[in-house]
Amino acid sequence: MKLQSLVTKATQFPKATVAVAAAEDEEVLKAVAQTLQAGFGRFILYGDESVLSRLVAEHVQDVGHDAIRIVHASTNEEAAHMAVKAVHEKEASVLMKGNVPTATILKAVLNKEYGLRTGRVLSHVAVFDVPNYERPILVTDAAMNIAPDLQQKAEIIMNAVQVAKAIGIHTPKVAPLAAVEVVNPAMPATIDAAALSLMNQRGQLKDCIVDGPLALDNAISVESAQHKGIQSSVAGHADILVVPNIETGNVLYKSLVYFARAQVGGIIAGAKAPIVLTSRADSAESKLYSLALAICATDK
Ligand SMILES: CCCC(=O)SCCNC(=O)CCNC(=O)[C@H](O)C(C)(C)COP(=O)(O)OP(=O)(O)OC[C@H]1O[C@@H](n2cnc3c(N)ncnc32)[C@H](O)[C@@H]1OP(=O)(O)O
Repeated sequence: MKLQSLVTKATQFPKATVAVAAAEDEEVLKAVAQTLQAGFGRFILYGDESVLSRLVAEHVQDVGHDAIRIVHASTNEEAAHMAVKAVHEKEASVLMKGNVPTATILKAVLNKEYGLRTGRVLSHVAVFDVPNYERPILVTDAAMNIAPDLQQKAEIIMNAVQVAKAIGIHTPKVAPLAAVEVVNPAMPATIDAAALSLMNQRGQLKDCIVDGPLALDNAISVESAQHKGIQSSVAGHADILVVPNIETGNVLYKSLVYFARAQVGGIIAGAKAPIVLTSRADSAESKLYSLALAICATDK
């Protein structure tokens, strides 16, 4: 499913209320305007009231009276906490990161009193439309878990499988990435990848096919996999790329956006409610796609 088609799909759900933490940002407000136009959301914007009023007047036209509410917050931290609390108290059903550092909003999300924890691992899932590549590619985790251990990687895979299923990929092929496609005890990512594959074979990771370690080229290119003689149902056909750590994921994410001009939508999965989480520098389109993904990903 292409990201643009998620926008159409999102309009088939009841309208969601989105709490945006630190919404004072042009790209965020453009995405708000596009979402209102598409007709699948209404917004509570947290941040500096006077700045927000001006930006809303500039970027959002013909708004219905219940479409946008502005709530003043003096700092990024306050905006993050208020937006998370609004979701916790069910005033909103989706949380969105605005112009605030990722760690600030995630710390609020993990707050024990009013955060959005579920007891599961929370993780970031990004869906990419890469020009000249025939299908969407999911990358996890480029934004939340810094150096996941084996159990965390297993839960990261389960979150990504849920998202894949929600966008129509029913038994996703999962490639735990490493630098090589053989197990090398000096490279811990290869050992985790092999263990995740065995966990899948033994039924510990369901509804997907996991096989690794794979390097990026042989995960996504049939020619590369054939050239190296790799016998694997995932090689060349991966739907989900599981990166070994946040640095690899973040570099892959930004390489796809900046070098390959890919479109992206990204959310945190595994929380009480979906959380739209893109890079602050990402375009309004990618924020719109992330909002649509958040709405569609709640369709279990
Ligand atoms: C992709 C585009 C966007 C970007 O470019 S994002 C840029 C890069 N990303 C970041 O900077 C964020 C990276 N992550 C972090 O900074 C931190 O891991 C994060 C999420 C802020 C949490 O840090 P801290 O607050 O220091 O948390 P901590 O490790 O001390 O743990 C505190 C409690 O929270 C829990 N926790 C942490 N991560 C979790 C997770 N993924 N899922 C579920 N629970 C989680 C942790 O178990 C701990 O719980 P408890 O207090 O022991 O009950």
